[in-house]
Amino acid sequence: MSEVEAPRMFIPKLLSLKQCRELEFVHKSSSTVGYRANVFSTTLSHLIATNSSHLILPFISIRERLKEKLEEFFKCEYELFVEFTALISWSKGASIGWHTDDNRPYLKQRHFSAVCYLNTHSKDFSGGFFHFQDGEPNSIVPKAGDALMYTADQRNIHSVDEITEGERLTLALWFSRDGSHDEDMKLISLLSQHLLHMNIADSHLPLPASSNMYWFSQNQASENQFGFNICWARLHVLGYDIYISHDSICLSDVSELLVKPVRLVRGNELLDQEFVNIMHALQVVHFYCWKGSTLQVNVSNIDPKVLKVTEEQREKIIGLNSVLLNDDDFASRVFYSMPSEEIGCICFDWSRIVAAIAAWEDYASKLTKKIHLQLPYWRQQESIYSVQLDE
Ligand SMILES: O=C(O)CCC(=O)C(=O)O
Ligand SMILES: [Fe+2]
Repeated sequence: MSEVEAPRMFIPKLLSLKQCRELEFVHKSSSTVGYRANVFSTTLSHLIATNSSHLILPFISIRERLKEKLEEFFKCEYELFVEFTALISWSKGASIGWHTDDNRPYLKQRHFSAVCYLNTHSKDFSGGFFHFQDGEPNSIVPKAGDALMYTADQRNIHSVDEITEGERLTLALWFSRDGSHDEDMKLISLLSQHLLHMNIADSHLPLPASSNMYWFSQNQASENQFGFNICWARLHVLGYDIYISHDSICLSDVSELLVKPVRLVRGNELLDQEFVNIMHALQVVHFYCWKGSTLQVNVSNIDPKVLKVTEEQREKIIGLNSVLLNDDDFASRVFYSMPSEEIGCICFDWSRIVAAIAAWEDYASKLTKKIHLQLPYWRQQESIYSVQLDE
């Protein structure tokens, strides 16, 4: 690489708001505990492991675009490999002090970093400014669509202020010149193992990973007594409860609860339609949040089967809540959304949820078909890229 004066680059509006919203949907319906307190992440390998391989497709063109921009700016065309890709959300209390991104022996292969902001300061969260210790730009106020790229070395010591409210969401990528750290090779191998054995018809139904990946406690001790299940909490902060009809559920076994069929509850109403598990319900609910106001359906033709919650069901719901969400306030603080006009205008309606179930199914199965078609090309090229296929 030739010497470039400024070891960093800021690109406003690199991503469209549509791309930001889609990645927000992916994260909020799939995230697991992150690498520090109050941080949550969604990695591509996690998506593959939870039978949601198709959800890596929205990342592909963005990864390519970021790599091109980096290579162009730092004059290292065809030299870089994506080393790691993750959606990362920062909740109230999260921050990171002065550091470089290659500051651990096991991170020395990281040569460049890219951060794309997927939501916006003041609107979605407060706090969370990014700062460089020296040089320009000095501080970045996160705004959905903007991207920041910098070398991972000592020239870019940086920090992020504590988040004081809401949830700050980013897409973070690291790049390496060392091909042995190519993320694509690992992902192609995982995808091959997963997709080749899958029946295409049901290969988009999510399957939760081990329960401790979804267990969040502030001191990260992972003791079930304190903290909450992330999937459950994300539904709860949106105003939903979950009902599991199975008679012989063992309440103390969280891993068993995660794979049981569930029904959605809101207030005193239960939608009489089964989801294969809690992640399926969560994906549909976040799909509804993403597309809710634009779902192209004639809602008046839909007649959702909604039942009144019985006393017995209510007791079960309370019992489940006490296991999976034993500290209600804690969950609400961690996943609190700042009031925004956009969210305010989606008024809840079971018909729209039913419409979202079908629209989600359609979205997921289209992506699944697409990834099955693309994988052979990726295997051949040993690289993940946007394959132009005739529709
Ligand atoms: O999210 C950001 O603005 C930067 C995050 C960061 O510095 C890191 O994850 O190493
Ligand atoms: Fe960093």
